[in-house]
Amino acid sequence: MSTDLEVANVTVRFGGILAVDDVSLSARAGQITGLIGPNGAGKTTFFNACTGRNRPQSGTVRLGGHDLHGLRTSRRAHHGLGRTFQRMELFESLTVRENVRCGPAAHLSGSRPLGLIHSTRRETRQINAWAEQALERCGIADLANRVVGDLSTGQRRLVELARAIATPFRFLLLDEPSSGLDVSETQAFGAVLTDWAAETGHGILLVEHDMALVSEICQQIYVLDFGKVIYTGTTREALSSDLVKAAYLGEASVV
Ligand SMILES: Nc1ncnc2c1ncn2[C@@H]1O[C@H](COP(=O)(O)OP(=O)(O)OP(=O)(O)O)[C@@H](O)[C@H]1O
Repeated sequence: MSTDLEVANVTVRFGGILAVDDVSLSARAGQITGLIGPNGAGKTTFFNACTGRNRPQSGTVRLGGHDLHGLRTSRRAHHGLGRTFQRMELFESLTVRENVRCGPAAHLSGSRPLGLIHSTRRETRQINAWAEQALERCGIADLANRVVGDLSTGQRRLVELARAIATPFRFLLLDEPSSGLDVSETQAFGAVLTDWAAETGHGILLVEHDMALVSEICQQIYVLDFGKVIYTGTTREALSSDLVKAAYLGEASVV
């Protein structure tokens, strides 16, 4: 079964603030779907509603046909829903390889008591294989033994991505993953995402302010404004829409 992410009629309120207002979204397996919108539009809140970090007042979230309603974040992760955060959450004093291993280690052995302290031999072999594959895919195998605290922002972004794709997720929510990268780093980063989605058949929902990256790698775009979806369409259509320009892009053309 394909692992599309299907979200229907999700609403999240914080007291009097309507942060996400009846949002429905369908993100296909094997594709990269963009979720864009101005600051405060509700993008991160929407991600949190998908992963179970906050509790929507209404709505449903399904991954590959499974209803994730009411499940804790860790259970949603076990169903295959992974995410990264706007602010990188890396272990500064660990090496790149150790950071990357944390993703699959938590996924495989973390649910057992003491599992994170002691993995079985079989688990260790699997964790190592996934970590090495992800390091290669992200082009950072040569940095594997470096301490993360010594790396540049661009390298750290790749470590964060490698940890996410080393974990056997079937769908990734990426929150501004290219923030802090220069143009060539962003291009390389985009190529890793495109290849991962195409080769694994897994999906990505991408929150991103870098419109050059969005227009390069996303097939479909949802535009949020004041918590509401104001536009859905192909990337090309969205970027030429007057409504979207007015809400988000200003008058300047971005492509
Ligand atoms: N925990 C919270 N408590 C109260 N209000 C919140 C909370 N989290 C978010 N909000 C509010 O909800 C709205 C949406 O915020 P959110 O962070 O989801 O937007 P965003 O589109 O991700 O913005 P950005 O692009 O700046 O990250 C904003 O008005 C924000 O102030």
